[in-house]
Amino acid sequence: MEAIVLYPAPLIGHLVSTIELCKLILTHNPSLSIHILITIAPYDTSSTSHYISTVSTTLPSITFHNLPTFQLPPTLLSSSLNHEALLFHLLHHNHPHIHQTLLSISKTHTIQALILDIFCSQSISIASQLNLPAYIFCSASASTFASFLYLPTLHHTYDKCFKELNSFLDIPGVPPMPSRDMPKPLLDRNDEAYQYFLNCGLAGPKAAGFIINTFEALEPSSIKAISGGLCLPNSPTSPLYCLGPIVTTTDKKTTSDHECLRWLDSQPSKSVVFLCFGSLGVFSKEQLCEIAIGLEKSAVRFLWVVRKPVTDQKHNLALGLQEDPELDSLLPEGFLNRTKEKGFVVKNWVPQVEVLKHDSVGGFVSHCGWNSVLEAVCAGVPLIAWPLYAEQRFNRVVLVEEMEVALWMHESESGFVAATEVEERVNELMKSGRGKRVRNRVMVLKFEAKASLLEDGPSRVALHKLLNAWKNQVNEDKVHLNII
Ligand SMILES: O=c1ccn([C@@H]2O[C@H](COP(=O)(O)OP(=O)(O)O[C@H]3O[C@H](CO)[C@@H](O)[C@H](O)[C@H]3O)[C@@H](O)[C@H]2O)c(=O)[nH]1
Repeated sequence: MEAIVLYPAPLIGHLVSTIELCKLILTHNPSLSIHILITIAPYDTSSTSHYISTVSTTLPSITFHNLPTFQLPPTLLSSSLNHEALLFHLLHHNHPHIHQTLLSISKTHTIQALILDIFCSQSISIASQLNLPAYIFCSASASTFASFLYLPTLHHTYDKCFKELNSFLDIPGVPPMPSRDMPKPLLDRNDEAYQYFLNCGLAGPKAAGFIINTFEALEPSSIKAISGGLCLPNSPTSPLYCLGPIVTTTDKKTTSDHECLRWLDSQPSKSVVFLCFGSLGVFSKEQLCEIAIGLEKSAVRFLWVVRKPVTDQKHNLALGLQEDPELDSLLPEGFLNRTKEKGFVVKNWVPQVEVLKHDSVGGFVSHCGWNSVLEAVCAGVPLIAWPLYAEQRFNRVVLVEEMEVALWMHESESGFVAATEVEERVNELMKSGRGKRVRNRVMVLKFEAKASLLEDGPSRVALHKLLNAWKNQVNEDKVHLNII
């Protein structure tokens, strides 16, 4: 039996995109056996494990292989390593287990391809040892992927950390990028995560192909730059398959009759601004109060997802999300009562895709995670870009300057956003001519997104090319594992 093996990073955003990619593949080739290698991260399992168990019961053609758990030594956990560096340590530890698992799957299946998450692309060496074609899957934007492939070139061009450079970087297919807005782990070349990312970037030329969750009309410049080889100036480039927008269809934690949807039913068309900050976004109490004041002053209707603040940034993924926030003590006194006619505050989590598709939602204040961006574009909802972590500042530049689907939320040097800024930006999006232009642009892209997914649309054509490439590989080259 023919199989595809996928190796996602242990982050809910990446896992969800991987599963959606699997569903897409299975819809077009149901006879394929899909295997997913799961890293059990010691810092967060509940959100991912719940999601995985839901998927296992609904999609029996997907087999999950749990890689052995690696307990990070206490010295690493208590050190100043950031989350990305910790993640790379875990992934590094997985190497021998991936090798073993691939060998074991190959006893009963012909593996057509190994699909590596961008964070996991260092494992491409295992694929080479086993003579397996490996593809790199980017669940982020094509612009991010362009910068990832181009990182080794940037590294040689500049001799300073991006956070100290204070200039614009010239990355093929990407608008001039302020060096401080590069993805967070890349800002400091002394950071352990930087070196890991550099190694991941060096894996690019060894890939059999690149798979990105985007579509041509959304990111024409970066797609052209990648497929034209501009991001890998010294090596031949591999085929690029833009299969998006791949947007989640299974909600991770909530049901579709969530109370916020019933509240939205009673609001006027396009009147509500929705505030939600991905799977990991959290704010301090001070920042939550500032948002509350700004929303109240704007007098715009709102649906706001609030999480409990955490003090330890490194562990926010694990700890913050599980506990409900105490809204009365967190938000300004009387806020909930004063705004009860116009606003709805939800603790922790909402079914975001359904919220965005609701007719009453007219704007989205987002952290600019790529899944959220695609979901907003597919629903035709314009954004206010308020990046928090990962590559989200980079996304903001692209969203505002290239795609023109978002307004820029301005923050202080320390990242604090004042109530007046919240008030002005929300009003600008929901009521001004500039807001209208952004709304019109996102509506154009909504239709382009739909068109990409038609049977003869560019994303479906790319998918068929990819499935054929896998089939032909097996038929013509008779791919065999090198058992060593
Ligand atoms: O209350 C919530 C909050 C989030 N979501 C969903 O959770 C996902 C969040 O994904 P995303 O917007 O991409 O944010 P992150 O979870 O933060 O994703 C990580 O992965 C992305 C893809 O690589 C990157 O773009 C981000 O910067 C990175 O933080 C989306 O599908 C949302 O619909 C909900 O359904 N309800």
